[in-house]
Amino acid sequence: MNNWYKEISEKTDSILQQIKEHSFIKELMAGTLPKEVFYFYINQDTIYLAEYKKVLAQVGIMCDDENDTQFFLGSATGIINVENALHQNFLKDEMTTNEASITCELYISYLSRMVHTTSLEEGLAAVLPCFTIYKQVGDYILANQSNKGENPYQDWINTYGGEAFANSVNKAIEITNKYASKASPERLEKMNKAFEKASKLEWMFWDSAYNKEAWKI
Ligand SMILES: Cc1ncc(C[n+]2csc(CCO)c2C)c(N)n1
Repeated sequence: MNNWYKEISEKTDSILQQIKEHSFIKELMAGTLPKEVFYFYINQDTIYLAEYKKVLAQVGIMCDDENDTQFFLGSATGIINVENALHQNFLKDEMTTNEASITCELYISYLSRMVHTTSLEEGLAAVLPCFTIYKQVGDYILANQSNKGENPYQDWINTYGGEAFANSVNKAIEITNKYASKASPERLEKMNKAFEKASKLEWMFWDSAYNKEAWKI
């Protein structure tokens, strides 16, 4: 399998399309997303990123090529620098809870289980949608918005659209493809499942913010 990512992104394209059509993304693009919904999202995303950086570090130390290790450890550090700054910018004093929503809990627990108890290839496949979906969504919004000067969420949009982020996403794809090229058909099938599930969890993450998801009890 030489271009595993190309195949799996075609197979899961309907999830990406549903993300682009989600009201959260539509309203983010229009700049009309209610502030409290965006704050809910950023608040949960701060909780998510605190765990995700550990997940990336774990994937990094499992890679046998030191360049790959460096890439994932660098990405984990990048989260601390870039994404935290973005969050501080938007969140100010509005961080209202330290408790993960059901979906946030599910997503970070799933990723943590994948990187700690399955193979490196499955771990790579599970963490990849976080990179690729944000890239696709960032580019989609940049290409289709007509309000660049006045969208209150422009800094968020600019972080995920454009060149700098593209390089990092391409590197993550390249590394995952490299390990996939040596994987057995059974392992590839498990990678496909992991990529698909994490993609669905990306949709659910936005959906849960849009609905300000609360614990049932
Ligand atoms: C739920 C959720 N999924 C993906 C990202 C985007 N993201 C988080 S860390 C990282 C890699 C290094 O920057 C990327 C692309 C997010 N913020 N929140």
